[in-house]
Amino acid sequence: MARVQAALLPFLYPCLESSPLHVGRRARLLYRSIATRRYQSTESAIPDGAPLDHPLSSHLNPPPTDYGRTIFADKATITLSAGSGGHGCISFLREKYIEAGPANGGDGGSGGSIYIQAVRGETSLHKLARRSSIKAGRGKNGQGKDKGGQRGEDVLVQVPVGTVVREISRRDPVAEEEEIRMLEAGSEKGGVEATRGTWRRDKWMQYPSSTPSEYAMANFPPLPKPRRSNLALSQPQPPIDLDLSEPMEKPMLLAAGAMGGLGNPHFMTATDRRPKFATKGEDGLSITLELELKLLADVGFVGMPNAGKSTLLRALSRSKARVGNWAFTTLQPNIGTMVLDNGHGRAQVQASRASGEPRTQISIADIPGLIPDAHMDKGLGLGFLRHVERAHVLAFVVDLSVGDAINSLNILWNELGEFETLKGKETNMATESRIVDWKPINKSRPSASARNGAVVRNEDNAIIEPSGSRSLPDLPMVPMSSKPWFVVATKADVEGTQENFAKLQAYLDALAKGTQNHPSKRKNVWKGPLTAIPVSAIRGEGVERIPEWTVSLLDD
Ligand SMILES: Nc1nc2c(ncn2[C@@H]2O[C@H](COP(=O)(O)OP(=O)(O)OP(=O)(O)O)[C@@H](O)[C@H]2O)c(=O)[nH]1
Ligand SMILES: [Mg+2]
Repeated sequence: MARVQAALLPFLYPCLESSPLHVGRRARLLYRSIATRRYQSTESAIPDGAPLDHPLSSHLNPPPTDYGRTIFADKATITLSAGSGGHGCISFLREKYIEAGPANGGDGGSGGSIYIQAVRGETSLHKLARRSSIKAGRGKNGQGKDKGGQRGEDVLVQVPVGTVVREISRRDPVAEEEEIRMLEAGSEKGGVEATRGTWRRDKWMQYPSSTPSEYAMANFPPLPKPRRSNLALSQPQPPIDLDLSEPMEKPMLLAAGAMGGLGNPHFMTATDRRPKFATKGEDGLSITLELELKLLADVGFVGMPNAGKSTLLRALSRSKARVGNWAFTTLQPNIGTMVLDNGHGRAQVQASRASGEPRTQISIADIPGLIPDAHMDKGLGLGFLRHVERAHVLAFVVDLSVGDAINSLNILWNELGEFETLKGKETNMATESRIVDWKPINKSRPSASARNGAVVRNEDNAIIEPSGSRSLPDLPMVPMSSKPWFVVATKADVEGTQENFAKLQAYLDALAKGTQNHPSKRKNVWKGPLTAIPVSAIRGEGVERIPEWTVSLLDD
């Protein structure tokens, strides 16, 4: 019977043969070869009439135990701490015939900085999710003979493209110190002067052999102002809110390392050539960030549980997504990649991305199924929709073998509508809470113009060009209803699905003509050509139309 079904497929669904699809010439050429090679090779390998569980068809009809488990996390909360500065050194020149040499302690090295970079290739935040904090290296202490301490090691945090970074809290010891000083300056006259002569364990280094009485007697100079490294000017303006939707060529600075302490030569005076103190390094800035990954796939599958999404993903790519004949087989998003090659492993450069880059592959996101009332947290809820929220094209995967396909499509659109509504509410709430809560504590931060890329002259007259502080443009968020979409009608090999498919196609035609209300019940819906592509994913039949159609929609 399977043989009969397989043979009947083009006849059952004539649109497979005489294509009413308005696929661009480019797209048609592009996929012709791969479609024939990749899918028909599987097909021809399976003898006609073979049962679906034939060993050769196991890639598309695998047992539930045959799947590649990918570790996936789409959220992480992490505290990033820039390195603290090394301490200044207290040392004195020792040379033959020089009895009591002058101070020659080196400054402490500055701490390591923390950078972030969005890269292609990373697909999950699990590496960050299992760490609660990341610290950059501490600067080394200064040494004798005026040797400065080594810089601390920088840390580069690589995240997948599509990560949204939001700041939860930050602790900036330099800003805190500056604030204390300003308060003191406000409350007491000469507040800064009041710090003269005071010993602060957290700020001053004492000569190791100093006795407690020497501590008490020592005439400490005013504590030097807390210092920030020049790099700090390139830090993004707090609160950090980044949308890393493009791969970044260069890493972006998040937290600059703290400055090292001053060696004892800084405190030499005309009367005291041998000061027995140096300062400690500053503590590093630490920022707690919430990272959220919104997969940036080209196509997002939306469908009910058990519709055949994962099987379809397997048919289109080399994905080893789990397939099982029960609802919620997929519990985490799967990403598959369709390689657009010419059949000989060479890239067929016929499609291009918006950036002009040639498109050599199409990424697909397969997410857990949606059930009616998923927005009321039924099933696995709507949370996973954020992974298809940014897909350029939505593919509604509808099972022809169970119930009315039009009804299934309407349920899916309804849930998408609810997701949009919830998201709108969330955005409003987040904006409100930001407006009320955020109070910059660091009044002596560089001005906004300085941070926005202007050339800045700091106290030491060094010219700093903050190259890393590029402001990232917000990703234009297209509402789901305005995205190009199409329907993949799966399980077309099952008997009696023909009528269901015909009704679905008629419904889509009516939608395209405007004689039917759009299932999203929204205005500004996408007005492109609508189609349903009948496929039998389990047999790899009809699936070659999907990349063709997708490329034409992506090129739109
Ligand atoms: N006859 C037939 N069965 C199919 C086809 N595609 C998938 N199936 C079967 O349908 C069942 C569900 O397939 P899955 O790919 O796991 O479905 P899913 O949509 O990913 O399900 P969830 O992950 O639970 O949402 C499996 O038993 C598949 O073998 C098809 O084209 N024809
Ligand atoms: Mg699945």
